[in-house]
Amino acid sequence: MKIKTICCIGAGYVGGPTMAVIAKQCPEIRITVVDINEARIAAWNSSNLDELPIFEPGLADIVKETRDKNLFFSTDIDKAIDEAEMIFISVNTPTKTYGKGKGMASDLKYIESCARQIARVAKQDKIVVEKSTLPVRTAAAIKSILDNVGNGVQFQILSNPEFLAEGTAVQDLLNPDRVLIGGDESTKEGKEAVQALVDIYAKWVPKDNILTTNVWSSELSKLTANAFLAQRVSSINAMSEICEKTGADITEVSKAIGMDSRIGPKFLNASVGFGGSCFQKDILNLVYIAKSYGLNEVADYWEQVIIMNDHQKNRFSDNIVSTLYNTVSGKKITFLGWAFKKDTNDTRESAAIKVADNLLNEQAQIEVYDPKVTEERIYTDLDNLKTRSSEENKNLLTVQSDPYRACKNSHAIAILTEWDEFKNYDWESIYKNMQKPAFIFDGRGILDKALIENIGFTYYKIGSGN
Ligand SMILES: NC(=O)c1ccc[n+]([C@@H]2O[C@H](COP(=O)([O-])OP(=O)(O)OC[C@H]3O[C@@H](n4cnc5c(N)ncnc54)[C@H](O)[C@@H]3O)[C@@H](O)[C@H]2O)c1
Ligand SMILES: O=c1ccn([C@@H]2O[C@H](COP(=O)(O)OP(=O)(O)O[C@H]3O[C@H](CO)[C@@H](O)[C@H](O)[C@H]3O)[C@@H](O)[C@H]2O)c(=O)[nH]1
Repeated sequence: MKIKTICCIGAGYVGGPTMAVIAKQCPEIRITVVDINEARIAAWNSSNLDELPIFEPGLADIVKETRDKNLFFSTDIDKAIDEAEMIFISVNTPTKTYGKGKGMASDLKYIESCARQIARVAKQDKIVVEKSTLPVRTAAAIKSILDNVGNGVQFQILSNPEFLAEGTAVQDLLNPDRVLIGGDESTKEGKEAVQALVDIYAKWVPKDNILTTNVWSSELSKLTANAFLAQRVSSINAMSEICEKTGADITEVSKAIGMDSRIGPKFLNASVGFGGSCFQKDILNLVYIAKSYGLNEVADYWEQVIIMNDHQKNRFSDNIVSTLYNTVSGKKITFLGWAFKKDTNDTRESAAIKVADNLLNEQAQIEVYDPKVTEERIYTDLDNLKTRSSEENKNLLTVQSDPYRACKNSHAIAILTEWDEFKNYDWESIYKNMQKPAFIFDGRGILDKALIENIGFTYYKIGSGN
């Protein structure tokens, strides 16, 4: 079976870039990405490529090449479902904020609503692909809805989790370490569906890197991968605190352990804490799944990754307060960076949000500069915490579009995101314009300690005991 039409429900961080890359690599497939969010679809269709809803290096060029040729963005969901042979579900699966499993389980209401819509609209057999990250065994629920609500057409359900990281989405999609496809290979139709998706990826991904498994293994592998990655960050962050107490340096420790080929050098950067829309949500989901099977030791083991991450954010802000003579009330503190990592405008679960909230509780005056995050986004992130009124947040925190102005007259600079441009600032001039003593709290360990201390700064680097 050669797929000629695809519909992707959900034009977000995953749906948009993933479909753009498939459209680029498979010009013979017509792809429609749909969303209920009209503003988002309008932004994807904007003639000004700077206005795409998602910033990812290399993405605008691919959208320019494919849009309105074989890649379309639309709000007409029924039409796109009706026309497609294969439908990717790429909607959000946030942590539940209500009811049973509140604060832990994934909220599957968007997934269920997609399944019901597909069942209602579909008049021909379809392959439905789970692209969203889902609790293991969700495919069974989707199948039950499709089979019971549908018009008697046949549905094959595949799991095809996405492993792209933000900031490198296009590169990750063009050169994935592996593509994972879970399907029911016990039936002829199941086998054909798996093969149809394999054939799409095989256009640019080497066959050996396309892995097929049963559906449950595929669903669980996605949660497992994120749990292992986040655990690495929490592990190195736990060691960063020991380094600070003992005079060791986490950069040296990371290098030393990373040269062991069994450990490997990647994902060993100590930080102010991991953020992003996935790690916390997916581990909480894993913890919830483990608890629901009565596996309490397993649940506690993974929950510790989150506990450590919360601790890392809190101890960063605590250290700022105690270093600034136990009070930051009325003091200007500059935040360089708000995004959860460099090269993205995404701020979901960014450590900066928690660190800012803690410091605002101490009545600090914060000025933020981030090269890609909008002022509106920053205030929304703070307001969503509901710690204080929106008016108070606006009084206590200012967003600057110029980093030098953000640093002027400041008592301390906190580096929250590892944007490359921060390394090349004129730190001498920044120092001259700051209150003295001038402090830098480097939550990403990106500045050159000797150079910065030579200028006169008091420099704290996460994980450095010297
Ligand atoms: N962000 C990442 O880097 C990343 C990477 C891998 C996997 N994932 C997973 O992929 C999924 C999507 O994540 P995202 O970051 O793209 O989310 P997102 O919030 O950026 O996008 C989801 C989109 O789905 C739309 N939507 C929700 N319900 C809908 C419906 N019924 N019909 C049509 N549109 C609907 C929303 O309006 C939104 O635009 C999640 O499960 C996430 O865990 C995310
Ligand atoms: O050594 C490291 C590596 C990462 N981080 C932080 O960890 C967070 C997550 O970073 P990263 O994993 O690079 O970005 P995400 O876009 O969140 O990607 C993760 O989450 C996605 C959503 O599930 C998966 O698809 C990806 O494979 C997985 O890497 C960020 O705050 C990083 O700053 C560190 O602090 N130290």
